[in-house]
Amino acid sequence: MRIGLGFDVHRLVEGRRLVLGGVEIPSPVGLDGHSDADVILHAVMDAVLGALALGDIGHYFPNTDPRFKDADSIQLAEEVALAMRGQGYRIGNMDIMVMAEWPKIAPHVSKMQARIAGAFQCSERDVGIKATTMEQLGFVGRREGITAQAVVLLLPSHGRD
Ligand SMILES: Nc1ccn([C@@H]2O[C@H](COP(=O)(O)O)[C@@H](O)[C@H]2O)c(=O)n1
Ligand SMILES: C[C@@]1(CO)OP(=O)(O)OP(=O)(O)OC[C@H]1O
Repeated sequence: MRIGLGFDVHRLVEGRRLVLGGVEIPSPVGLDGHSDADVILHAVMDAVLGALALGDIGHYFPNTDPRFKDADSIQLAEEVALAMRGQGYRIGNMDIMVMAEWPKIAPHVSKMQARIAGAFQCSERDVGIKATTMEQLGFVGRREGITAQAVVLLLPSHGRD
């Protein structure tokens, strides 16, 4: 088995869609980035790539490449999942922590689990998603951005461990 860690942060700005965990949340502000800036999926992808020592998402999907302008991170995650399977691994489970003063993540968790599980071809029960505010402290507390962390355990596709 192998373990990986991922982290991402994006700035909240006006005039962008808010996409988190593959779910679009109606909002007057969204996350800024070259892609759709989905911090949750970016953290998960980095965790999976990290577990396999394959580098990071910037290596696979450079933010200078026009192909990834406003990219749907679910599609990028499907590519990472393909690389993971190519290395002979599958998701054991993952645990995600979102730091956001707003919006409330809890009402969207089941839909996010379904989207992430679909991209990585695993069970929704193997996708843990939790959220906390930052108690109005720092840039997250001032609603200037959202961050996410992910830990992923990978298991060999064949065999017990
Ligand atoms: N963006 C968020 C933040 C928090 N939650 C849920 O609220 C609970 C309490 O949050 P505190 O920051 O006050 O500890 C937290 O445990 C989450 O269940 C959320 O859904 N979305
Ligand atoms: C996926 C990419 C593609 O440009 O998305 P960005 O929105 O630039 O997000 P970031 O987390 O800063 O870097 C990852 C990039 O590879």
